[in-house]
Amino acid sequence: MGSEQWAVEATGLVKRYGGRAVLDGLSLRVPRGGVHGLLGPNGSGKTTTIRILLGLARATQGHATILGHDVPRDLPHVIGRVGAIVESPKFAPRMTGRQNLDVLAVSIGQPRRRVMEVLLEVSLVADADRRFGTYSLGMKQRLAIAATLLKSPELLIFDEPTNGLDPVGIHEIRSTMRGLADAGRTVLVSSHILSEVEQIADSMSIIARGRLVAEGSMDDFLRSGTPHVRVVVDDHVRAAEVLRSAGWRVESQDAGLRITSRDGREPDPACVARALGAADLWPRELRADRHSLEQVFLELTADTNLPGGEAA
Ligand SMILES: Nc1ncnc2c1ncn2[C@@H]1O[C@H](COP(=O)(O)OP(=O)(O)OP(=O)(O)O)[C@@H](O)[C@H]1O
Repeated sequence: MGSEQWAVEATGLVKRYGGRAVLDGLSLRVPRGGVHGLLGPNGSGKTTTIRILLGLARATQGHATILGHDVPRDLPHVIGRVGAIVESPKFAPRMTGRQNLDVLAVSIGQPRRRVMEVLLEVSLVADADRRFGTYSLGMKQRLAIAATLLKSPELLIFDEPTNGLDPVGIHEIRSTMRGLADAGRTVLVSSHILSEVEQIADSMSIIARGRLVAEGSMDDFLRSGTPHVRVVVDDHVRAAEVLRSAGWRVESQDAGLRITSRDGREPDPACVARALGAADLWPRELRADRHSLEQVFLELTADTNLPGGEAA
């Protein structure tokens, strides 16, 4: 049995299809509780990883545990504590949302009273007696989430659950996932869209080309950017001279200047403004900024888009 500290722990996962490694030594650690984003560009191996964790595919090499149990060896002991959506689940379009879940509850030996409880958790009670076929895509996906909750799982694994949804549907799924985590469950959600993960995740693993390239809490990721001040003035050449002689590091950036301090600390925008004003250089734009998370993500995953960049 593996460590109970992590909801999911994988080390050195390799998955080869033919001669090609789609997972190339991937490691993954999902803390217990909260939402953990598995973020990576299309084709980086997110679905393959999730399929391995759920016993739907077998790793060529490596080791994984779910809630402290080896997979696939001990999956039968733990799968009852896990709910997952990997492919779109099938529901009967002519039956209501509630009837679909009733059938499912009976088939997996859960009491029918669970149906209303899970409909409540995904805010579908008001629409419980409408036919599934009339549901919006967001509602269909929330019913799928409700179905995974029937067994009261501790760990939920959702593979790109907002794919194909409109902004309203995306918002519904996001708040549903947040609510599940706030109620004490662990949610592992994959996405290729940074903003999706950024808005709900407490921690995140970034993967590219079948490998982990970064992991940590969302706060750590957000803090990881380099703090700088961006300035736009009419005379960039003189402004750069003035600011350099005042001790800052200055680079040109997007029709402006990017100012960082030499000791890595956040430059004070008021001091920058004062130095420029004293030299009669009045900024048209001045703002404190950080490297955005998007830049960090693009840099970490950049080489995945190179021609011939696929792992051999
Ligand atoms: N059964 C299979 N046989 C051969 N190649 C496969 C198979 N399943 C996945 N692949 C390949 O493995 C790579 C990783 O696929 P995977 O679906 O895991 O990526 P992903 O990160 O989930 O991508 P997406 O965001 O597009 O869903 C892709 O290049 C895919 O074509």
